[in-house]
Amino acid sequence: MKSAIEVNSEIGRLKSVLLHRPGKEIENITPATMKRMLFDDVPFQKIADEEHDYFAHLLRDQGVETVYIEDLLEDVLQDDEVRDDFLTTYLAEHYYTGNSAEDIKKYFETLSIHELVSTIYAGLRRDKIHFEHPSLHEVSGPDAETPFLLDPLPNAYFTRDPQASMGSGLTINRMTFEARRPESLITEYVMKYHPRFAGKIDVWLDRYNDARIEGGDELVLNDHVVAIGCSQRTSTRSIEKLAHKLFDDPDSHFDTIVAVEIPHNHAMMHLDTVFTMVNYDQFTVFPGIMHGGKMNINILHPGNDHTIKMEHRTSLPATLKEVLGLSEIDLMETGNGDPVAAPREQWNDGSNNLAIAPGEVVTYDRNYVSIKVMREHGIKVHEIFSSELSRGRGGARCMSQPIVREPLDN
Ligand SMILES: NC(=O)NCCC[C@H](N)C(=O)O
Repeated sequence: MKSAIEVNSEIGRLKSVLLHRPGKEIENITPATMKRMLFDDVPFQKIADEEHDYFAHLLRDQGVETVYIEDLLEDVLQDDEVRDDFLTTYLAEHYYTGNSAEDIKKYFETLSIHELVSTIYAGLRRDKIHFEHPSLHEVSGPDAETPFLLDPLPNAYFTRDPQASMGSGLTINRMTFEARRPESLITEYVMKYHPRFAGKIDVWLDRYNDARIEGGDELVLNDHVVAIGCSQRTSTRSIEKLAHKLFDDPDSHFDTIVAVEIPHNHAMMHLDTVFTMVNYDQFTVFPGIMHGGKMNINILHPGNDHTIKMEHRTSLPATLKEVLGLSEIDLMETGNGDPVAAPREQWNDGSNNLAIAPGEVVTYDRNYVSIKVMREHGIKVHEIFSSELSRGRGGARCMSQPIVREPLDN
């Protein structure tokens, strides 16, 4: 039987994608909580929604099915038992158990399922809940600077990160920062209980382990090669765990993992903020990660008796040619490699392109230097508006989780 997830490249024609339309959560950030919420500014929701709708519309115009994860969550939370189980876990992960969890649940039961899902994204304010037997934790909330008992999920429109589609399955990710952890709980419940996915996908990694990994670091280069960033958000331990799973599981056809070390900082938090594949042999890259050919790259292959063989490399272009069997590749530099335009456009996700077909991408309009370079190299570029969406430090690839891509010709 065909899987409900089929993603065997970064560039095969996109057929179906998971999105999340930014809700109230992106305005439930204050200067005091911004850093913890992983934002650099407070977006204006009205414009962010218009920009996001334009993005989604453009995808639909290109024949892509846009599936909103919040709608899938609403579907699965209709079931009383699933809803109770989800809320118990969600609250326990915020350290609300026993009476305090019951008090919050009591409030949740007064909401429609639609309102409940909006509240899970937007966050729950303290003044909504009356605790019968208040404890210190309950009256304190996640941090003294916020009026929320349950934090908002402002990063949820970056649907790329809480999970990553790979072949016939996905990794459901343990996120690095608490601000993003509930996002992959939502994925878990959708994948486990929604009829579209339940029992029809492979789960390569779940979120209940000590290994941190995020989808922005997971790039499916072709049907047997995956590139993974060793980054602020993805640990080497998780890459090894994933390698064992992909190399051992008979449902997986992946036999090569390219682990690429990148700087560990907020501007470059994932591999896809500095590197994306946009055609069979074309890539965009932020020149700042190349270190004059002295990078730290390791290629992992299956060894004997369930072991892993590892080979060290230092050049990104040479490694890409080797693992993809190409004689030439075209690396297009963000901001044309200019010392001002390159870091400026990288900051605004000029390297973060979403391929919707080989040689055809969606990207933020503000990165006009990078766009010009791509067009000069024959890439078809669809521009989307980016005044507010870009404030969250993610671009078109970050805002989309492919579920189905057409297989490539070769
Ligand atoms: N794949 C990506 O690079 N996603 C962007 C995530 C941005 C978000 N503010 C975060 O720090 O997690």
